[in-house]
This record gives sequence, C-alpha cells and structure tokens, in this order.
Amino acid sequence: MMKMHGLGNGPYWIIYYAYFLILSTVYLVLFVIFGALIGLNFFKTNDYSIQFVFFFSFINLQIVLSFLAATFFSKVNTAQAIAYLYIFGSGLMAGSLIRNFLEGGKFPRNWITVLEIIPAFSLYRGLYELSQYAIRASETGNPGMRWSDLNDRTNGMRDVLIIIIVEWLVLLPVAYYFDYAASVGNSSGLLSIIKRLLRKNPTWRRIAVNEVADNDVHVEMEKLDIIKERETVDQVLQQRNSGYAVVCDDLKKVYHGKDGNPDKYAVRGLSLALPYGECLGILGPNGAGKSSFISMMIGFSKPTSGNAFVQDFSIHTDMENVYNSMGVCPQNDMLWEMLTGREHLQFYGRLKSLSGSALDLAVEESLRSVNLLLGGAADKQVRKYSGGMKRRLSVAISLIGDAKVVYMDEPSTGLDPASRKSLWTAVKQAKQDRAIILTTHSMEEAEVLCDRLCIMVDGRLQCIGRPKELIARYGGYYVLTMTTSSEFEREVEDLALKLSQNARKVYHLSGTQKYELSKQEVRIADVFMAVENLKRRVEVQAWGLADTTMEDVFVKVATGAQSSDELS
Ligand SMILES: Nc1ncnc2c1ncn2[C@@H]1O[C@H](COP(=O)(O)OP(=O)(O)OP(=O)(O)O)[C@@H](O)[C@H]1O
Repeated sequence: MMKMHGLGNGPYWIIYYAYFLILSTVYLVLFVIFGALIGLNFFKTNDYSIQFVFFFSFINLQIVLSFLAATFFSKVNTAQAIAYLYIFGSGLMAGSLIRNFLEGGKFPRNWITVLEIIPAFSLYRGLYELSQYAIRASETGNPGMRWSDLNDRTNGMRDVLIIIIVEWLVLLPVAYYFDYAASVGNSSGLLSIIKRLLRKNPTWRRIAVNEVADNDVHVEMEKLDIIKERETVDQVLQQRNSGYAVVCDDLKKVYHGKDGNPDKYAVRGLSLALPYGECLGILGPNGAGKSSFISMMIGFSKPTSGNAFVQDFSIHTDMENVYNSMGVCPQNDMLWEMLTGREHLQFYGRLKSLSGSALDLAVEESLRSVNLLLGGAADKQVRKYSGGMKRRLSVAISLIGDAKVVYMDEPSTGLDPASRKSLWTAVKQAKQDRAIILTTHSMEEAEVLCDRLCIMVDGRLQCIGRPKELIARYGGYYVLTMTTSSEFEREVEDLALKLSQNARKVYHLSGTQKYELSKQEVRIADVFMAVENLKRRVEVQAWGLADTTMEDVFVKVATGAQSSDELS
C-alpha cells in the first residue's frame, strides 16, 4: 500500500532493514544479559564488546541474506519451509563439523577458513572460539577473550569477523539490487529477474509475456465499440508520448488451476485507452474479472500476457514510476487502527512529496471533501471509525497529492446516502486533471461519476461507451409493468402485443408482468390511452411505464453475454 502511494524503493528498504535490525539487536542484547544473569561463563568471561560486534555483524549478514533469498521466492510458505531446512541442516552440519575439524587436526586450517564463507560455519566457528576461551577462563581463572587475543594465530575469531563483515558489505548492494529488480516488475522468480535485468530499452513497445492461449472457443462477433477502442489503443501505441493516462494492450490474467482444477481465465484480453480528465467505470457481475484487472494495474499481481502503460510507463518494467503517479482505494480498507484520519493523510501526503503548509492545506481539504472534519472525526483513532468513515478515509488517501491515475475498487460500499453524495462530489472535483478507473456495483454511482462505462463479463469486455450512448444502444425500449389478478393476465399480454408487435415479456410472477416495448413502435400517449381502456374492463392494481435504465442495460448485456458463453 505504501509503495503504491509512491514510497521509493530506497526508503522502503531502509525502513524494513532498520525494523529487522532493531528487533534482532534487542533480542541479542536480552540474550547476552540473560546469559550473564544466570551465570553462564560463555557470556560472563568474554569481553562484552567482542560478543556484541560478533553477534551484531552476524545478524546484519543474516538480514541481508534473508532479503536476498526472499527475492527468489514468490510464495511465503515455500520460503519458510526452505529457510527452516537451511537453518536446521546447515546449523547441524556446521555444529558437528567445525568441532571435529578443529579438534581432529587432520583437516587443513586454510580449508576451514574457506568453509567459514558459509554463514552457518562462521557463526559456529565464532561460538566455538568464545566457548574455548570461556572454558579456559573458568579452569585457570584468567579472563575470557579480549581484543588483544584476536592477534593469536590459533584464534579464528579475527578471520570470522573479517569474513562476516566483508560478506555483509558485498551482499548488501546485491540484495538491494535484486529486490529492486523484483519489485520493479513485481515478479520474484529468479528467471524473470534475470530476464528483466538483461532486457534492453523495454519502456515503449508491445511485449507478450508468457503468451497464453485462451482455450475457450468464443463464437460471438466482437462489437463495434470494442473494435474501435482496440483501434485507438493500436494508434496510441505507435506514438511515444501518447498523452493518454492509461493504455491497456490486450491484458490477460490466468490463474493456474491447482489439484487438477482447470485454469481460470479471469481477464481475457482487455484493451483500453483512458485520457486525462476521464473517469472510466467498470461494471460486471461477481467474478467478471474487475478486481483481477485492477490488481494487475496496481502491481498486486502480474499479467499473464499483454501490457499496460500508465503515463507511458509499463507495468512490467517501470512499476516504480507507475507508483509515483498513482492513487489506490482498495476494496478492503488498509488502515492503521492506532493512527488518526489526519495522521494517515499526513503520512500519505508526505509520500507524495508534500510538506509544510502545502501538506497541511492538502490534508485539511481532503478531510473536508470526505466529511471527516465534523465532530473532530479527523483526530480520532481509526479504530473508533465506522465502516463508512473508514471508506471515506480510503478514498481521501487515494486522492491526496497529485496522483494522476487513481483506482477505486467499489469506493462507496457501505456508505449511507448522504456520505455517498459528498463522496461523489469529492470524486467529481478530483477527476478534473486526472484519470480515474472505478469499479462499482451501483448503477447510480456509475452514471453520476463516470464519463464512460464498460461492462465486463467472464473476463471479456462486452461494451464500452458513455452511459447515455449505452442506454440508447441497448435500451431502445420502454418497460411496461402491470399488476392484475391472475385471471386477467391474458388481457395484459394482449394489450402489450397490441401496443408493440415485438413486445417481449421479461418478468412474470403471480399477476405482475413486465414487458419491453420497442420505442420505435410505441407512443407514450397510446400506452396511457390503452391502459385507461383496459381499466374499464379489468381491475388494474398497479401499473407503470419506465424508460430503460442503466440497470436494465447491465442485466441485458450481462445475461446476454453469459448465455452466449454457455452456448459456445
Ligand atoms: N487468486 C485467485 N486464484 C484463482 N482464481 C481467482 C483468484 N482471484 C480471482 N479468481 C477468479 O477469477 C475470476 C475473476 O475474479 P475477480 O475477483 O477478478 O472478479 P470481480 O469482477 O472483481 O468480482 P467481484 O465483483 O465479486 O469483486 C473469478 O472466477 C474468481 O474466482
């Protein structure tokens, strides 16, 4: 989340490094104090500063090694299992071999030094030397290891310290570089890191990464609006400075099936071009692939194939630059319970390079825009916030600073009508000079906020256009709803067919029927007259005539696409 809002790789790395170092140092100090308090000669007799330097340099090496190893694993469980095996195996081996080699006298001393390049061996050699000095101290009454003892040729501690510190200095930049390479493309396989490091000038060109074949045969002809959008994408991709905020080029996402399950095609070739100042709404039934699309765009997951460019930066190779200009309001609020709303905004504002009075002003405006100034809400800890307040804070975080591209995953979920309206005002103001991609299940929200809408079903784009265009294209009909007692249902059907030859029954439940009447065949005045006539013969309990809504369009497109998918 912090990286998504522009936290650079360097500060991110330093924070994590410092966190693990502080944690390990506290553990190390407590470990030595506890050992000394219970009277262990190992700790009591040897110079504390030698012990500190030895353990401290080793924990630094251990952190660097963990960071380096982490870049080669994409799954936490695999990394954990291999780390346990390594620590257990290498510890066991080093523990028994070092003592045998040193005390047996047959193994060449130089080779022991070579073995100490493996961290577990250097650790056990250091421990062995400290324990030998402690034993001698308790037998003779002399002090344990002192700094001057490092000049003793038989004492391996000096070599151990040199090896550990040199390894740490060498591996530190290597680990940072590999971690950076992995995070840039958000992929952590060794092969993909090496490929990315070798790739030349990858910024502006089409790349097909792990090209996948969509095994499903899709019979339906592609619609004109989608073809046109793809043509725009093709044209934009020819230019270097496109002037478009977001361009998606045949983006695909496949989740590979596990335990014999088939692969899941979540996004099947999405092509979109989004100019600045536009809010694009993505609609779709559950499981349509909206979140999978957003998670690729924000660097949460890697596309299986295709590419996308945010302000001309590729999501495969320039994710860090993408993050610099991005704001995200995730589906689930990612907030710190102990921080206040104001502190959240101050933190994310600083990540967006705001400071001083500019930061204070931006925070104040953000809080006002999402109604979090009232009643001191801004200065309450987030754990005391209601669900709606958390949602509003998430939206404010996504908009703070100068994020040019903002992703909002169902931003108004859980908000009461008044909060929703004020949130919409904030989003409308914010979209003036930036591009917003928004997913929602609320047709009202889509119509109010979005300049264009697209409907996704089963990973495919079904249509794209301005809300009014879509309603005109897919909704060239009125909806007549009428409720009578069951014995008069036939009369209602006759009325609908008389008004429009092509009237289509779309709903029927115990006396209530719904018909679609073609706008070309029907005049509203005729409908009113026909209903008045019917009322003279039949008891009409309720009736209504409505123009097509976005919801009707959505249901029509979604069910149409689902049934055509079932056929194919
Ligand atoms: N990590 C995953 N592994 C396997 N399949 C997944 C994974 N994430 C999503 N899917 C599948 O991919 C498809 C698209 O899911 P996605 O969450 O992108 O849809 P959505 O349109 O955002 O749905 P919703 O509106 O419910 O949030 C679904 O069939 C889902 O089951």
